[in-house]
Formats: sequence, structure tokens, C-alpha cells
Amino acid sequence: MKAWVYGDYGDVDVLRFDESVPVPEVAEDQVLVKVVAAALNPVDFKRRQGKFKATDSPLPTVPGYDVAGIVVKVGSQVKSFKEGDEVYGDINEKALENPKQSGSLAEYTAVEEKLLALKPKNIDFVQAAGFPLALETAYEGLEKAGFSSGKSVLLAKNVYGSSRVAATSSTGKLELLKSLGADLAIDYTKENFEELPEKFDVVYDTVEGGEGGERRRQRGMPDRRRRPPGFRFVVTSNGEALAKLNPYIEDGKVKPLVDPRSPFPFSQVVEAFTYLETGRATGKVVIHPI
Ligand SMILES: C/C=C1/OC(C)=C(O)C1=O
Repeated sequence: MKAWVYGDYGDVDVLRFDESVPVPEVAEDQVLVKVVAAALNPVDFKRRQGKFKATDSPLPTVPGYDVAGIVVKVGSQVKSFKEGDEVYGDINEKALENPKQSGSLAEYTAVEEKLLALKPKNIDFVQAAGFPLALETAYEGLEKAGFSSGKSVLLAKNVYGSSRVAATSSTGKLELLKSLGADLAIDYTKENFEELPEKFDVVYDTVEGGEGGERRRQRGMPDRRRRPPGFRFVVTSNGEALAKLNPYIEDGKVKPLVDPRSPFPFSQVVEAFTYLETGRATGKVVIHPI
């Protein structure tokens, strides 16, 4: 099959397009998905850069976590899906612990049925591919924080009924935050949210150690010891959680956010990663058709 592969860790120039990659074997609890669309995530390029090599699967790697496609084969123990089902999901249960060597930037990928959900009918494959890892990360974090309706979060209005959502971004993305429903859009290049008079029940930091986090630290991030209790976690892919969120997607309460430059054709995966790695994307970077 055709797939993007890298045999060494490094920047985008380690990526190779290979037309003779073996189609992955299907275990008894897996389905084989004909990939229609695959979304890129920062974990893909951090993994390719070797940031998780200690717990990575062996090289060579076909990258790609997020997938949307059609079931073309089912393992002997599979109960939830049949051939022809349109599915989506994050194919790696533990994002950083032995992620699959054969990912979604390929014509086919084999995935455990417990990591997939049926694709909502009201969104297309490109929109669906962009949801799993990001949506499951948001949901898992808010669940772990015991978030509930009426609370305020510095992210979760339409699923939890939060009273107030504030969000931070660089100057150029403030209007996008407001269009997505943020009651308060904070420019982290000008303000440190921890110094604002308004306080929040939950602060959800998705980029600590990323651009936003470093910028806050450069401007004298308050002493961590004065911060309220918090926790770090790495998303666990969960098809049941995704299926639970399907009704919010189907009634339009949770909307896909695909970058205007998406979809990138399968031949332009290098260009797609290069764009994602600029940090300038304003939505999911999706590869389609595959
Ligand atoms: C998707 C999971 C991630 O876990 C870490 C530490 C990141 O930087 C990720 O993107």
C-alpha cells in the first residue's frame, strides 16, 4: 500500500512516500480501515523529532494518530463494527507508549474496535478526521478535573454547560476564539491570565512547554508554588468517549474546526507538516483524499 514513512528521527526531510508498504495485519480485536482522511497533530511531529523515542515503537514508522475511513475487514472477536461502516478515531490508545508502527498516513490502518466510533452522519470524513485526539483530550481533561455545568473554565460551554469560558491565544487569533464561543479572549503576548482579577474554576493548559507556555515563563511566570493544585495527563484514546460525544456533534453543539488550507492532498504531507509546525494553523490540518 501507499504510505508516508520515516526510518530516522528528524525534521520533515526524513519523511518518504513509499508505494510498497505492507498492509497491516488485523488482530482478532481490530478492524482494517480504508483511510479516507487523516489529521495531523503536534504529537506526530514531536514523535518524528524523537521526543518520545524511549517509549516509541520501533522504526520505521508510518505516522498518524487521527483517522476517518471505512471498515474493510474485521477481526474474529470484533462485535461493534462490520464491513462498510464509516468510522473515526485516534488509533493509539496510549499516545506516547508504544504507538502503532503503522499509522493513519497510509491507505490502510489496523485499529482496535475499542478506539473507534461510528462517524456522525452530519460531518464529512475530513471534518471527522480532525476530531478524535483533540476532542478526546479536551473531554478527558475536563472529566479528570471533575468539571460540571455552571463552572467557569479558562476552555467547555456546550458539553458541560459551563458558565463562562475564557481562552488565550496570540494577537492574531483572538477573533477566532470569540467566534468559537469564548466569553473572554486573552492575548497571552500582552497579558498573563494568572494576573487577571477574574478567577476560574478550572484552567486547562494545552500547551505548557509549548509557545504559549514559554512566552508566559519569559515574562516572569508566577512561582509555581503559589499555583492551585493541578495535574498533567496524556490522552488515552477511547471509542466509547468519542461515541458519547457524537450527539453533540450531530446537533451542532460541537463543531469541527478545519484549517482553511485543509485538506492537503496525500502527496503534500511534507507541506502539511511544515505548515502545522509553524504554529500558525487556525484549525485541524487534514490529509485527503488518501
Ligand atoms: C497527544 C499527546 C501528547 O503528549 C504530549 C506530552 C504531547 O506534547 C502531546 O501532544
